[in-house]
Amino acid sequence: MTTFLPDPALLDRIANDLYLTGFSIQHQGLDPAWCNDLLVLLKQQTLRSAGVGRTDTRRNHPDIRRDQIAWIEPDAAASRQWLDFAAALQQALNRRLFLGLFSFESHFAHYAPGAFYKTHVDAFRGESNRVVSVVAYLNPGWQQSDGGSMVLYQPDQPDTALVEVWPEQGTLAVFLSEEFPHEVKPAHRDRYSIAGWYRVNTSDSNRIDPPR
Ligand SMILES: O=C(O)CCC(=O)C(=O)O
Ligand SMILES: [Fe+2]
Repeated sequence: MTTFLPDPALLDRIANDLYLTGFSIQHQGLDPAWCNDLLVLLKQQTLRSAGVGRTDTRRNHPDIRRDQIAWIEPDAAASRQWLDFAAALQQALNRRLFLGLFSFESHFAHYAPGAFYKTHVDAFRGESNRVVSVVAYLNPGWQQSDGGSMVLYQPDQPDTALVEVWPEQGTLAVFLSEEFPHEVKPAHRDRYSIAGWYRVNTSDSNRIDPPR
């Protein structure tokens, strides 16, 4: 497999957008050959219904989300490269924005036709330590008529759409986890992606957080 080094200009654009607006959408952000490797790897995974809520109160909520997920481990070349890319972005964001991002976790996701994820935020203000969300899309030849867009809503105004992102292969969406409500609309075809989160370290003497 060819190695694709993260483009410093791409990392710069993302950091700059986050600074200015709190989100960044990069079309053709990821190399197509690498996306195809990630797609092959995704399809080899044993996927499980995703849960909702913090670890201790996590439940399946098919009314809220219908995606199937598998957590990403550095056990294949394509996934190691994804984690390397995430580490490079983490370093760029910390250098440029002093965010103090401390750890990264991510999962593959498959939304079968009709599957959705209702409007939510990835972190609850003051409670969670997810700070920045990253979504990478793996689907070649996605048409807007296929549906399946992710809609980002204005902070504190979950009725006002800011931007609609189609899950075309190579597109990367990065946004502040606590600020932006977002949803995944149902698609007419299988929709493959990676969702990841950077956390800050909020450990105190009573608990170790993040847990992994
Ligand atoms: O797949 C997407 O577009 C977003 C997924 C998402 O919001 C999540 O997993 O929290
Ligand atoms: Fe989300």
